[in-house]
Amino acid sequence: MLPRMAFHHLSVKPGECIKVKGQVPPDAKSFALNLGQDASDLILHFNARFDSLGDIKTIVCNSKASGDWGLELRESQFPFEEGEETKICVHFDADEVTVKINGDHTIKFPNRLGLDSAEYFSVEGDFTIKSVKFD
Ligand SMILES: C=CCO[C@@H]1O[C@H](CO)[C@@H](O[C@@H]2O[C@H](CO)[C@H](O)[C@H](OCc3cn(-c4n[nH]c(N)n4)nn3)[C@H]2O)[C@H](O)[C@H]1NC(C)=O
Repeated sequence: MLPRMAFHHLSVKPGECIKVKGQVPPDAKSFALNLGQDASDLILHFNARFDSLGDIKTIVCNSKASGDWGLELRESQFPFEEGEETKICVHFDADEVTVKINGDHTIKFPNRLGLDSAEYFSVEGDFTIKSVKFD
């Protein structure tokens, strides 16, 4: 599936924030954020599943190395609501990737690839992007 939006040739450094603001459609089934070197080498695939692949209101995180998925981690919290606006801030360091949602939910995921710079960021699926800021 083509991403809604994909940035290539970025140079996002540890500590810098990617701030995505958008709207979850009322009939959302699933959306995903991807951060890494390119689409096949991701330090974070963040997949919010409202009702997808047998998961209901579950965040599935994973990494991808040379096109191969790593071990999934499923989060207990699900701070998204269909039809609601949401702000997601992604930043990383050598050890982990941090996703902050609406300023009050934090999800961490290990930086398995040990990337110290990210060139690729994409948004897929049921998410209406209002703005993306790199700062
Ligand atoms: C139980 C049977 C085998 O396990 C299943 O195996 C599936 C295939 O690998 C797993 O789904 C993949 O999980 C990956 C993360 O580990 C990715 O989420 C992969 O989808 C990539 C993707 C998502 N999207 C996307 N998100 N939203 C939309 N519209 N598109 N586009 N590409 C999903 O197809 C799925 O998460 C996994 N389920 C479990 C419970 O382990």
